[in-house]
Amino acid sequence: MTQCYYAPASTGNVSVGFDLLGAAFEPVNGQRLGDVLAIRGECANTRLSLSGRYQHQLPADTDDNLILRCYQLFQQRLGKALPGLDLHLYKELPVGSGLGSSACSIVVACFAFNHYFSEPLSQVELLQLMAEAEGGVSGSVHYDNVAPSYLGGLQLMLPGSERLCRDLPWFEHWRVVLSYPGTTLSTKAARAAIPAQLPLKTSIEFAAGLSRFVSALYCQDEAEAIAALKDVVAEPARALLMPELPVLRQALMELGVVHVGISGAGPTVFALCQTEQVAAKAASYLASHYEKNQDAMTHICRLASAGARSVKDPIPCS
Ligand SMILES: Nc1ncnc2c1ncn2[C@@H]1O[C@H](COP(=O)(O)OP(=O)(O)O)[C@@H](O)[C@H]1O
Ligand SMILES: N[C@@H](CCOP(=O)(O)O)C(=O)O
Repeated sequence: MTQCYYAPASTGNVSVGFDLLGAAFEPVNGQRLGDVLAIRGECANTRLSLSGRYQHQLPADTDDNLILRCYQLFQQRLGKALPGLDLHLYKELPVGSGLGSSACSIVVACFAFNHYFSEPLSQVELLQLMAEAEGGVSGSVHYDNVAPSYLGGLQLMLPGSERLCRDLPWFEHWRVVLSYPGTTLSTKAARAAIPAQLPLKTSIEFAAGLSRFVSALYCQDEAEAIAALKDVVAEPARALLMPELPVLRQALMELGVVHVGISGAGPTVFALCQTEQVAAKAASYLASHYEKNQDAMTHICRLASAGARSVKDPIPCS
């Protein structure tokens, strides 16, 4: 019997937490925004078929698909060969978009294999495997997409801790408009733009911004949390890759948006709104001023409290 699994889109960094903060999001209209993997049964040799809105952005050769890479890694981690699987990926997240597309496929695959084979890996072991697979794509291990896509919510990474990450509070009424223009930006290339070293002043500003944001979330001090949202690491370094951002920001703030940032490595932008009304205006503005082609999409989202999971319906809405 076919078993289907889903993992949601994610926004890495959330402006103040380069590589350390990430959030899973879902459209408020009930659509899915993420990949679905179906395990259709067992067969002699593992095979993968593809469909979905962004299937055309994937490597032509399915041997290069991360889903199959994850199955190899999963078997290596268990130290034994597993049966061949008949797999189908519904690719609903655009690649190189800043929405954690590679992480989403990695998460849904690792979660599915672990569930299908009766959970041989613990949550922490599975998260480590996901981060290792993501590091193979982006050039360095970072958890800020895989952790929220796997676990849901807003996740703070805890390097050096056995926990790996922790769920943070959020503001229930916050809406985030995610707008993808339809063009791609390679995460690896965008990471190469970040300086290897930061001046002490910037390091202190970064630590201060992240601490201020996290403490404001715990205190539920909304004004303080919004005031803390300033990207001093990725956005200055990636300004040339996102030349439209200043103009978009000015127009969106005039509409009542309280913060505009880069989702992951871009080019998706995220606009933080305190009301549905402002979110609707921001979405309409971005759809007409930032979308560039038929691959583009704009969604009004809320935090997705659930991460990767089994689903009954294999056909995602997008
Ligand atoms: N299932 C998959 N989902 C997304 N990317 C994949 C998948 N399989 C292989 N890839 C490759 O992984 C790379 C992902 O690029 P990247 O810039 O990291 O995307 P993103 O930032 O959206 O995660 C691309 O070269 C893409 O072709
Ligand atoms: N912290 C990473 C996040 C990359 O996210 P993606 O969705 O663009 O892959 C970074 O900023 O490089």
